[in-house]
Amino acid sequence: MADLVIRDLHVSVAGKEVIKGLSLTVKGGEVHAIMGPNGTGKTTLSMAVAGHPRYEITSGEVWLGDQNLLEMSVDERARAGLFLAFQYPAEIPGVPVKNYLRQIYNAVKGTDLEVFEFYNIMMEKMQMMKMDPSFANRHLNEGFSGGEKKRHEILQMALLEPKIAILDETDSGLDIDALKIVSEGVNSLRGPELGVLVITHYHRLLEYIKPDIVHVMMDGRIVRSGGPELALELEAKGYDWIRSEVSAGKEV
Ligand SMILES: Nc1ncnc2c1ncn2[C@@H]1O[C@H](COP(=O)(O)OP(=O)(O)OP(=O)(O)O)[C@@H](O)[C@H]1O
Repeated sequence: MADLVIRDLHVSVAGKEVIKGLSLTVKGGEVHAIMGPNGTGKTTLSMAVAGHPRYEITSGEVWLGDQNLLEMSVDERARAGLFLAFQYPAEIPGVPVKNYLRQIYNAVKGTDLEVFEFYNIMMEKMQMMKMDPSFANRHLNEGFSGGEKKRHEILQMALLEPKIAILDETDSGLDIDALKIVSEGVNSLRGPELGVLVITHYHRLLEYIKPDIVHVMMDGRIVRSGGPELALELEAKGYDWIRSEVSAGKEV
């Protein structure tokens, strides 16, 4: 178990400050949700924590347990137990899913499993995600439907067994059945060893993946935190009331 601790983080993208002093702690075993208007910096936060070079961290700290993530490469962060499920997973034509999964598994776990050794591990997780075995032979994200892409992201999470998983809009593009399958996949991985940070626009996902804490992000900061009822309130009332309270100096 390892907590993700973000302290007073500032991040710039293309010369513009997007994250403006964000602090957040996700403890092992907890599920946190971040909701917030478009363009408020949610993806920037997840990319910066994962170590994408386009996102420049100008100040602040990010720790995974006792490991200082900001001093680590992207690969080292993954080996330390950080996992990011992308909002828009990239297509890599020519790379079969089974090869890709075996490579990332070996890289993150520090193993050197051969094809036949990895096959059963992969198939067990694919069954959990209700994926057809032929999926393993397809090329990475090439021609995948939105739902298949997201299912594949959670399949990676199941294989890599991270300590902290950040799921960036994993619900976008999913039909109701796929949403349930993806959520069941995440729920089956929940436990004291895993902390999850779910980024979403909709309360619907949080009916399936029940969060312990919901945060509202606005203009690059967390401006409000509460229980699952906060997500319902946002769904019913939108963001303007929080915006008004924040500009009146009421941050909770
Ligand atoms: N590569 C980039 N170049 C320029 N601006 C960028 C880049 N990436 C992000 N931004 C800007 O940073 C801000 C935050 O974007 P980000 O994608 O983090 O928001 P978000 O909260 O995830 O939005 P959404 O809810 O629409 O997914 C936006 O104004 C966006 O235009």
